[in-house]
Amino acid sequence: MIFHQTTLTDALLVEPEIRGDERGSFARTMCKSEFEQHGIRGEFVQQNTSVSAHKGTLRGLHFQLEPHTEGKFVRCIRGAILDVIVDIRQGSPTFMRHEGFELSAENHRMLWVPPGFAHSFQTLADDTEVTYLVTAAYAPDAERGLRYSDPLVGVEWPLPVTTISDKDANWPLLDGEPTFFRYAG
Ligand SMILES: Cc1cn([C@H]2C[C@H](O)[C@@H](COP(=O)(O)OP(=O)(O)O[C@H]3O[C@@H](C)C(=O)[C@@H](O)[C@H]3O)O2)c(=O)[nH]c1=O
Repeated sequence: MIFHQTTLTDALLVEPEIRGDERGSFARTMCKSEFEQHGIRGEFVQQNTSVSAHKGTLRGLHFQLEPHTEGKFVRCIRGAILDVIVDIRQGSPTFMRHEGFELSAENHRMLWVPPGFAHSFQTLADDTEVTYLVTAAYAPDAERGLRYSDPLVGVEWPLPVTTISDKDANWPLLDGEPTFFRYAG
């Protein structure tokens, strides 16, 4: 696997090394020892998969409070997404900065979203399937979000939003710097 730094501290874009033969191909899509070498820590305890019917669907921006904070390892296995993450760890060198990554079934890219980031994606094609490993179990009481259109976050989404849950359309707007997480260094 090939690990690329991003503009955000601790977040990594990962490319699989695809080995082709007469049958098709083979690639690792998760490897504990390679992850550890690149600073990806935490045990994956759940795998989630979502299918979005319509291009322009937006999910996020999500995170869970301590002690349920999750790292996420995200892959798009059908269609395409713009995955957008925001570093909301107070004290981080990249606090409140965000970056978007196109992940698709075609480009095979994967994204490590560290704990303490808000995570979201918008689908760029109909019938898009996204699967991701997470390092903490689902804890609905600890679930929080940022509004996708929050001017203090400032994400420019590539498409008009066609479909969004009521929950995501109504996350409270920030009234200052978020204080959910502290960067540990
Ligand atoms: C996240 C989650 C949801 N659910 C349930 C709750 C609800 O009935 C249904 C759909 O949940 P949501 O609307 O929260 O699904 P969704 O908006 O797809 O939530 C996901 O969004 C992306 C961006 C993330 O980063 C994920 O961590 C997760 O928050 O599934 C679980 O049972 N387990 C889970 O781990």
